Amino acid sequence: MPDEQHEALDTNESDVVIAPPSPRTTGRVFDVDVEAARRALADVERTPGVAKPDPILVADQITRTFGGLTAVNVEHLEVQRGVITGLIGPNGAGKTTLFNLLTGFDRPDTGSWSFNDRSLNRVPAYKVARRGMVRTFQLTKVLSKLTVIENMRVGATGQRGEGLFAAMIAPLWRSQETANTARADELLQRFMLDKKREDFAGSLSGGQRKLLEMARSLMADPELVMLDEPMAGVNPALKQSLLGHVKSLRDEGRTVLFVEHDMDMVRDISDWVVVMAQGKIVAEGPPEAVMADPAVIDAYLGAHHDTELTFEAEERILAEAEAEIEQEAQSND
Ligand SMILES: Nc1ncnc2c1ncn2[C@@H]1O[C@H](COP(=O)(O)OP(=O)(O)OP(=O)(O)O)[C@@H](O)[C@H]1O
Repeated sequence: MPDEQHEALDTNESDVVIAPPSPRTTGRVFDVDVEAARRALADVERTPGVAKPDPILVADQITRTFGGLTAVNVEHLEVQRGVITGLIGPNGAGKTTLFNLLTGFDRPDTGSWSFNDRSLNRVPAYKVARRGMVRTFQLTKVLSKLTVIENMRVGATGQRGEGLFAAMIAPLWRSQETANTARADELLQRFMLDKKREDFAGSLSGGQRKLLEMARSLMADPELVMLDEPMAGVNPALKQSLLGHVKSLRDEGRTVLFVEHDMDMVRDISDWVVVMAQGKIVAEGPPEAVMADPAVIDAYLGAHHDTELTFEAEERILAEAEAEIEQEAQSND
């Protein structure tokens, strides 16, 4: 999505994390044979909209127009359970809009879609998340004036403490709160943010905010995690760590769908890649095959937003990376 204005239309920050927590943060969470799920993709035809052996998400005839512009026009899309799927395409291809539609942050003009065989039509974002489908945002939605731990707890609605009856029974409410905090602390440790627990989120670097947003999305214990440009604005020092975290989501049996322009990341971690251009799915397949596909190369020609860095920009990024490494080193002392 090109600017803040569009992002502002998308959501309310408090909508981002909403499901009740579970004590699990590591180990296999969902009963998926990850290797079998990946192997099964080898027999899948490489055509746009192709059926998958075990789809967790299925979408049909999804369209969304803004004035005269058709931002999304997806005939059919299936996302395989238990694997990492990359969604790529040039700027303005409709990737973020499709994310918004599928997760209930925007409404399509036409179409239907289901998650775990249950329809999500007209289901609001917070309920989509409760069902186990959670997304992060291209421009991170961490709340700068709250501390890291407060960000983790934020928006935990639908919990026992909310009801009037439960509110009168404080111990019940407190046990929920204690479970939330315990889970948040485990996640902060896993994402190496535990030393930042009491810091304001506004003081974190871009990469640390991405980590916080990913950690926070796991408070909902989602089965499908949708990441919108997880590498955007992340300096090289944190990229490897982020990649490792995304892979660990798959190792737990979670399904991952991510939008990304960083082709190294796409090649490195995707089991399957879907390509969008001008609102449509134009190609699908394993990463190497897709990236060698002339239709994909055409879709990107002249439209890809990775431009050559100027000398000044490169110097600035390097300085930021060094400062961040320094900061990490000091906090580890
Ligand atoms: N709320 C909106 N109002 C008007 N036009 C919009 C809105 N949201 C998206 N668009 C337009 O829809 C098209 C698709 O945008 P979208 O952000 O989904 O693309 P994208 O593939 O995510 O791009 P990028 O890679 O740059 O993030 C673009 O032309 C964009 O300007």
